[in-house]
Amino acid sequence: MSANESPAGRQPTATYDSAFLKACRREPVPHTPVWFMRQAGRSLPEYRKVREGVPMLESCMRPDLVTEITLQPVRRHDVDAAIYFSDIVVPLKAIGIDLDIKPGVGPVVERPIRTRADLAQLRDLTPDDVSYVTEAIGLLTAELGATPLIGFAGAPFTLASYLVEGGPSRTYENAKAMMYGDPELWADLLDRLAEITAAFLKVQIEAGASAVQLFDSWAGALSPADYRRSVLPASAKVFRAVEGYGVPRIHFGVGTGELLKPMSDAGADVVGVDWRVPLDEAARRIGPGKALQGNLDPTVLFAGTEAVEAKTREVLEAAAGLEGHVFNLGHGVMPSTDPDALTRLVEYVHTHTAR
Ligand SMILES: Cc1c2[nH]c(c1CCC(=O)O)Cc1[nH]c(c(CCC(=O)O)c1C)Cc1[nH]c(c(CCC(=O)O)c1C)Cc1[nH]c(c(C)c1CCC(=O)O)C2
Repeated sequence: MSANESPAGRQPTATYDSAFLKACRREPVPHTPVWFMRQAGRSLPEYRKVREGVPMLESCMRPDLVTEITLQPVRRHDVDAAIYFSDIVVPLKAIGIDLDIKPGVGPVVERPIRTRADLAQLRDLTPDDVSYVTEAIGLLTAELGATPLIGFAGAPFTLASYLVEGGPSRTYENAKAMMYGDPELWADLLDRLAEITAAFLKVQIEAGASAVQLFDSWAGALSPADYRRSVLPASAKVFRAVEGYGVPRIHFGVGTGELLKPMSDAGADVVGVDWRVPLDEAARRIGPGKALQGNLDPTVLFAGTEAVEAKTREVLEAAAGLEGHVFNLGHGVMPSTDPDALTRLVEYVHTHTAR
């Protein structure tokens, strides 16, 4: 079977008439669909309760917890899609990379990848490595009914930024030193990560995810030329690998105003936009044939209902002429966000876009 073919016999498990999937496919929708990046997480008291005493990575490997945490924001906010509760470093942990997610810090890698010999740490990912993902998605799709489940993975560049730096970074100096100084090693690293990422997304789709999002959160650190030369080929490989399933593919990054066109060219069906570029301008940069996702500044949620509604109207007005629009924040929900503000925002978007 070629990488582009979906396996014979797999039946789509989600209903294909949800507003979210329709918007991704640029079809008419009953209302603009809404979900939030990081909708499952610390903004919810019920999340903090079930996570008590359970380390982040352990929670990602327990199907009962994953199912409960994924469903929490769906129950509470009436969002149009669930996002599978996990983290971008889970597939790396699953192939044996020594890493942890440190509270308030993020992913920390014990032995950073800096040399060709270090590449040996990156073996192929098989479905057995992440059997808890298959199990959790089975539980979830049964509970979710018609609500689509979004699977996700970190893009090769963003994963490489953690693996080469050894942890979060503002400058990515080690990753960029490899990218500029040893382009062959860099290309091989990103290609390995593309294969691991593609395998991880396939597991999620085959288990029942009805869309996937590739998070290249930190790609905004790159110039368009460097992105095209050193990153796009690996991300394009990931998108090609899952093309044959026919599920919408979303591509998102932060600070990527200058990269919207190349990130779209990597093969996404839907391009995620942060709050720095209005959606109509983003559409001009990208050109026809793509749906857009975004892009309310997540900090607006601290400003009170009137400000949230005014800024939401701005987003909806900029989105009015788009071929397809999935409402979201421009980046993840911040942990101190009032969850009621999110619930009100979903209702506001639904009622003000009802057709
Ligand atoms: C860069 C990145 C990471 N992880 C992720 C990204 C890309 C998305 C983005 O740009 O925000 C992706 C991610 N991580 C998590 C999700 C959950 C699904 C959802 O969106 O609801 C998703 C989609 C859970 C999580 N991942 C993490 C948490 C917080 C840890 C906790 O709740 O104990 C959650 C809910 C940890 C994590 N993991 C990472 C960071 C930077 C952090 C935050 C560290 C901190 O502030 O404590 C790496």
